[in-house]
Amino acid sequence: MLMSASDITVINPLGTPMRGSTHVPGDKSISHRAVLFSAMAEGTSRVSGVLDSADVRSSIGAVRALGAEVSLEKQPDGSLAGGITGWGAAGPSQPEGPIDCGNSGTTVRLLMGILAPWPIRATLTGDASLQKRPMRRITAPLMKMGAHFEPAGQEHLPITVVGGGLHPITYDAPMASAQLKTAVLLAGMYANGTTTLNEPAPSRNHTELMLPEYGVATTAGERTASVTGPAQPQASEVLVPGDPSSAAFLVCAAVMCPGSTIQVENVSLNTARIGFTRTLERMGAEVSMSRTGAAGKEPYGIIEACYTPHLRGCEVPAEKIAGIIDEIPVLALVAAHAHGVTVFRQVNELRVKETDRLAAIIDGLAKLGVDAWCEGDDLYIEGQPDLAVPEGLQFDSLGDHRLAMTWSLVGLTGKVPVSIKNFEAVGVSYPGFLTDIERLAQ
Ligand SMILES: O=C(O)C1=C[C@@H](OP(=O)(O)O)[C@@H](O)[C@H](O)C1
Ligand SMILES: C=C(OP(=O)(O)O)C(=O)O
Repeated sequence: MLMSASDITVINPLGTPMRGSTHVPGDKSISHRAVLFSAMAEGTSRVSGVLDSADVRSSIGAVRALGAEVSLEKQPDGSLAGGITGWGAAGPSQPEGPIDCGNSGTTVRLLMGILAPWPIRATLTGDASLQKRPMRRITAPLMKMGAHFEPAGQEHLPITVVGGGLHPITYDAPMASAQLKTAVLLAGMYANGTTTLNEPAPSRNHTELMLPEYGVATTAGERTASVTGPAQPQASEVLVPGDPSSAAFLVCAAVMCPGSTIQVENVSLNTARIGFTRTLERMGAEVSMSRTGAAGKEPYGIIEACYTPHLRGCEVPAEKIAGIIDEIPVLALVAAHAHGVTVFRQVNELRVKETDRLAAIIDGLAKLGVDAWCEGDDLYIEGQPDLAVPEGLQFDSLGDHRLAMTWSLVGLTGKVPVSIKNFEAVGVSYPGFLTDIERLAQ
């Protein structure tokens, strides 16, 4: 189904309905945390189900450079499993050179919080995309805690963390960001007293759920989380469930692809992550979930989705956006097939992801002849229930994995092929995406 010429990949229609069950690789957010928290811990943690993707490899490379011993092996299902021996109470070692965080915002932002308490100098950098993403949102609260960065107050990488003794803070975050919340809590573990982070809307809560598994107590409410230091994490055992953000591409494909019914198994059903199923339900799509177990405090189970011929537009309020932040590109494509207008309120955070996803959604939908526009920070999409995809369309992933998968669904679930520039970006979060979706259509 795939032909490549230079950096252009042709994506052909699946041609048959999607049917049956599949798994998706490990959750990216939980995998990063399993690697990073195990690196901070005293002793050897056992981790399994870890996502093998470029972003998680950035976290693995970073903790190795800082003195953790990582011996993870590829498993038959494609995941990584094994031991991670942390630097523990001795702290990270002085890295020999700059730490390259690649394309991964989670890696660099969590590392800033992890490194801030320790007496080392560590320069953090990343690829061209990561060097454009805002970092002051992380360094500002850490500086209030007493951390130092060089150049001080700089927005973009490379930035050098110059660690030192920290004191606790209570911080009202200007945006709902789990990366910001986590960076502050991780630094707070090494400050004497209670550090609290309040957020304007709930963001994903993996840090609050996972730290107690490493013996570090957290208190958490809907929009607040606290940790009391000093608190040294101890080795733990982590099983990473499947990634709902990856599952969302299969689920949305099934909703758009005539005759399809699929089940995605062993997916995290953390309520902070499955907001996209609620958005799809509000569009009239047939999606259901059933819990089958829990990995630590993270519930997992099955998501089932069916083709839905009559979708309708819906409105997603601002406080729900953090819960679907990585799924908005693919939800926007579903909305393009719905009757009526869909509105996503206050989606300005999309402008500072791997690319400006807001601009990319509007440009990509325009190629399909679908009207999408911004009013302030709200995104509007006027759906077309009988959307006919023109022949010969070419999309550009702009190096963004979520955009590569979103635009590939135009070809996969439609009647004509599309070509995608830089499709390989899928390797950032879901390297086996194309194989998995094609297997469901055999
Ligand atoms: O904490 C995390 O694991 C993540 C938080 C979100 O970013 P923000 O914190 O910038 O919203 C999300 O977009 C990213 O994919 C992963
Ligand atoms: C925004 C994302 O990741 P990160 O911020 O870690 O680069 C993403 O995976 O969509």
